[in-house]
Amino acid sequence: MTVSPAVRCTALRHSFGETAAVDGVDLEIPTGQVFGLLGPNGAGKTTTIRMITTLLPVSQGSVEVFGLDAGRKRMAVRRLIGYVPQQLSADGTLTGRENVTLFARLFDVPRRQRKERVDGALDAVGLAGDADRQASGYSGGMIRRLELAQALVSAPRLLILDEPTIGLDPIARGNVWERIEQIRAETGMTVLVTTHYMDEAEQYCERIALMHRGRIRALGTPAELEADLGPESTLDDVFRAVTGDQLDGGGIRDVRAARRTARRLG
Ligand SMILES: Nc1ncnc2c1ncn2[C@@H]1O[C@H](COP(=O)(O)OP(=O)(O)OP(=O)(O)O)[C@@H](O)[C@H]1O
Repeated sequence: MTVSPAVRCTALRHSFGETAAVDGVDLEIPTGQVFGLLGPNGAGKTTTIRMITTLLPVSQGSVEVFGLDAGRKRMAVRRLIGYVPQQLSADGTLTGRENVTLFARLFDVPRRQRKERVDGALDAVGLAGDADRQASGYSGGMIRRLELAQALVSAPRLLILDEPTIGLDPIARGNVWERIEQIRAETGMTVLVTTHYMDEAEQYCERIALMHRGRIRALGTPAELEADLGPESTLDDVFRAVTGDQLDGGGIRDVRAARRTARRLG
């Protein structure tokens, strides 16, 4: 019997009016991998992810999650997925524990298991000691880890993170990734992550896909992609070659993300 991959996209397309946001994506993510989806702003990463999470209907092509058709079995697929969107989803007026408990209830974690699962998720992201503080007093990195705990409380088999480290300082970024790696090692969870940071992709993703204008332009391990371009090439060089030098370093988005955090929690 063949084992289904965590994600399989076949000839996937989605247009917004005239804009072909996703323009024929074929992608397979084996179970248990940390997979990075990279690309400049507007490449189609979020639209792809929203179809995988079933938040956007699959109109053309297909998406399978652990062998389940995301177009037809939306609820079953949702039960397998934990999703941390770009937009912040933690409520600053609640404590960390209350935020995670809310998600446990939303995801129908059985009442008898709730406390244990909430404690486990908070512990996994290193927030057990701060769990009873109001989230408005958390740093940006702690908020991101809280959102990770919210996504983990339903014990998903596939964790999808849309730019989990944007707007964070290097130490907080490292902390988030350490937690992701640890959780993956302990649970065997598959992790699909988008990021603008090449250094993070290189260090933490086993395989990456570079997306540009709705299509996947390069796919492989960071080392394979670098070797394909030539000796001494970096992932930055690969990105530039693929996108025609559209690397923006995330500067403007960093500011936007930081402002969003401030607005929501302040
Ligand atoms: N709801 C929408 N309505 C209209 N156009 C949209 C919508 N969402 C995305 N688009 C367009 O689709 C294209 C792909 O956007 P998408 O958000 O998927 O890219 P992305 O790679 O996630 O970019 P970013 O890194 O900025 O999040 C862009 O041209 C964008 O303007």
